[in-house]
Amino acid sequence: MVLCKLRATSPDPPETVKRCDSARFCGCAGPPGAEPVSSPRTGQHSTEVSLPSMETQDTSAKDTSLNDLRGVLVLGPDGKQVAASGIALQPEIANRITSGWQDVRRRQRRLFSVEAPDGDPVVVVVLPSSDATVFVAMERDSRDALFEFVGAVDFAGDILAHFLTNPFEALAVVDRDAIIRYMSPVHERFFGLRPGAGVGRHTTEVIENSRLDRVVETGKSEIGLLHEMRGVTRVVARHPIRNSRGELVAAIGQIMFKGPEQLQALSSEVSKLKSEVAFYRRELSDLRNRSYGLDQMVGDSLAMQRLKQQIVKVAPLDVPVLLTGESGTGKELAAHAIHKLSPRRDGTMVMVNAAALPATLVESELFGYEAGSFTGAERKGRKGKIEQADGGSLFFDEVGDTPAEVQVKLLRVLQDGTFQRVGGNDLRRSNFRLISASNRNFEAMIAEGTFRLDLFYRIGGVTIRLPALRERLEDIPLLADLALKQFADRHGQRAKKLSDDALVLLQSQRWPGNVRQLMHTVERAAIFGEGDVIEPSDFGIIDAEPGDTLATPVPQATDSLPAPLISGARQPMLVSSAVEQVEEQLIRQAMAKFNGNKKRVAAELGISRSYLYKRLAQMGFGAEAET
Ligand SMILES: Nc1ncnc2c1ncn2[C@@H]1O[C@H](COP(=O)(O)OP(=O)(O)OP(=O)(O)O)[C@@H](O)[C@H]1O
Repeated sequence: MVLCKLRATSPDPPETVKRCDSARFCGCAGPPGAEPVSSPRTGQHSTEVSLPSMETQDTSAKDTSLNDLRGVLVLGPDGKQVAASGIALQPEIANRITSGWQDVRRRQRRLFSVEAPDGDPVVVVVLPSSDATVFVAMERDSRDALFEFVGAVDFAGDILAHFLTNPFEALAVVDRDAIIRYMSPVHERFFGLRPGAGVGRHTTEVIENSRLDRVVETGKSEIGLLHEMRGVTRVVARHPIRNSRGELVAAIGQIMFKGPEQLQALSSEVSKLKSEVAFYRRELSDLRNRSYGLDQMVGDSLAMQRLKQQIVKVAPLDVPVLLTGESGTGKELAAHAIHKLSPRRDGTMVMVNAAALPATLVESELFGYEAGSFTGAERKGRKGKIEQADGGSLFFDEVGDTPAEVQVKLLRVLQDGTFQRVGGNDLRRSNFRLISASNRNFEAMIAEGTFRLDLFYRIGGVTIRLPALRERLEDIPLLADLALKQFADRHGQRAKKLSDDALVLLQSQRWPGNVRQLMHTVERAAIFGEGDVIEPSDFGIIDAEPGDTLATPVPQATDSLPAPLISGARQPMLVSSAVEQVEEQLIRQAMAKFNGNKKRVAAELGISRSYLYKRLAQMGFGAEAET
């Protein structure tokens, strides 16, 4: 870019607009022999202006085309046009610039746009001085952000001025030769320079440790680098600037942050926010787990503690789990906990109950079916549970009730993950984790040939047995409280309490239906009991016929425990002593069975060892060494 100097001394009437014919004329309309002028920013020589170079209209074809797009208009102090070049020679454009200026000068604007006769915007830069006002006009030749910006934003000049003078983002501009063309005032002050004193000098002479010369050479941005200047460190960004033809024409350097400390503060703020996000993520995941995680499994007896430990260990491993245990012991609850504590927790847990389905439907329910494979089938076919569980877990309840022909297919999908829909030939895949449950005796079924041994091995990668409620009677208070609370929540009532006698009564039962039966029994008492505290009589024991007890014991082949003495009792006041007797009887039997090994006795009876010691002392057993 060549700087051209012009002086407008004798304003002529508009009709005698002069053309510049200087050999190196910039395209301005000043008369030949114009005197040098200074920058309007410094304002030191009021009559001087610096203009972008433009050639006269009668030079090369290239220059002519430039003059079709640019021009200069000079107005005298009286507002009359005294000189023009390029597009400003067109009276219509010159008039529009003149009247546009009347409007924007009130608002002290230096930049505005007018419309050319062809409809394109013409951006006008105003260079005022005391005895002339010079307008540099540029018509856009293509879609250009600057033209769009100036055309659309009538305070564009203010925004550009802000960028150029913003004290927080000191700016330096160099040209292709790394010569400084602009420095923002704050930058000049920082280097102790008079306004404009750095302009025209090589960047490395003016700006300590400058790398703008490198950027203009390499064309590569440098962002967020530290820059030492005059004993302080700043974080800076340097960018190469290209023209519309992609040629490197300049580079700008800008302060991003006052110093690394500011960046450091920002980065610690980001780290703080990141750790907060991580915290809330964990909380969310805990909340999700809680909705079906271990917290739902009430009980802190030894047996429950052991069960929870097993679940926590097994859950993260992608192995099939078989949950065994009597009905109502919480197998489904345990399956949910395993899923929620596994890496598949964000996938779904699909449930299927082989015993609840007619044998004819088990296969299609599990594997799905293709369109029109049987009467009543959905037209488009349907995904089976195995397909639905892809990416998640499949809870296969009552797996022991799986029909023989389905067992073969189940075995295959467990072996290689492939299966076919009913009525289809395509081999499909599903990646699921199997959690199955059953209260059946697999040993017997395998011996009878009703359950495949190979399938048993596949489903039972890990087998977890859920303890019967009678093995953990000390959990009954917590479970009963839970039942009362759930009942109260469901019905919007205040939760009732159980009296001590009522608790003792509950703990004396055998609960063949386990937790489910206990929960129902407690709920029933909450419904029929009159007061806020549930008493033994609220369970209906007194009026019950013999055999119609609170929790009828179920004879079991492996279970040699005697039926509780209070079964069918008609004397509620004797309950507590009856419980004591039963307890002593059980403890004696277990002590005999395990040769006095208290650890095993406590485990067998589902009571803590400290409680066992206490009871043994009351029963007159000597303080024997712990076995
Ligand atoms: N440890 C426990 N804490 C709280 N509620 C429990 C617990 N164990 C079981 N329950 C409750 O008892 C009822 C039966 O539990 P679940 O259905 O999980 O048992 P299950 O062993 O799968 O029974 P089934 O073999 O009959 O299907 C449910 O209402 C369940 O919420």
